[in-house]
Amino acid sequence: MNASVKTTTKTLKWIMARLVLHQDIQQKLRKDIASRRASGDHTMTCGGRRRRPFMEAIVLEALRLHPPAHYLLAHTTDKDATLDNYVIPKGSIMNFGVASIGQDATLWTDPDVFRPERFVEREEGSGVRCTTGGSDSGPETKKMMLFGAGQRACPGAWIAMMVLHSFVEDLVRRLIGFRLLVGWMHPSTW
Ligand code: HEM
Repeated sequence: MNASVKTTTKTLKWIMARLVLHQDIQQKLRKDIASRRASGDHTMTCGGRRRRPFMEAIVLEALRLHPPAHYLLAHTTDKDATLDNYVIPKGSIMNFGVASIGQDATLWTDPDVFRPERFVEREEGSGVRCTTGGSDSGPETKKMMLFGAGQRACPGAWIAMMVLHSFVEDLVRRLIGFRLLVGWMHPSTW
């Protein structure tokens, strides 16, 4: 299967598994979806992601804990570089351990806990977006680089995020009683 489809479906599965395990968050999301739709907001556009901060937070938190790519593609340096006290000579092959960055206890409180609110409370997750390179890759986004950063960042990030919003919203709205799905969804059965 195409890698981009695989990473997106893998993430979808993790999000749904997390919603099964965290029924309180699932209920909160369900209410959020219902109130938005009651106010006539049915659109699923990329810009509309800003109107769904809780959904965005759930997707980001699932991606933080379960990144489909643990490393970025290998990069190389075209000149000598210094990072903290380390000198990285020109021509070095660089790998970025994005999975470890997302779970670094010096950056995130209780990194093992699934708590989407960290992305909506404007605290530690504030400023984290899915980058698509260019001007959208400020230093704060480096706290979580699941789609890479800078010019070679994933160009499909916005599509992936939109697809995830859309699928999760549809599944949560249509499937009642997620507990029944635990047997299928629970990570221990994968
Ligand atoms: C949750 C879903 C996805 C994740 C986590 C993800 C993550 C990544 C990562 C980490 C990279 C490497 C960036 C780097 O090394 O700096 C990448 C590259 C890439 N991704 Fe994605 N991706 C996802 C979905 C998609 C989708 C849906 C598409 C296409 C529609 C896509 C297309 C690409 C392409 C073409 C590249 C290579 C870019 C380049 O080398 O310049 N990805 N992705």
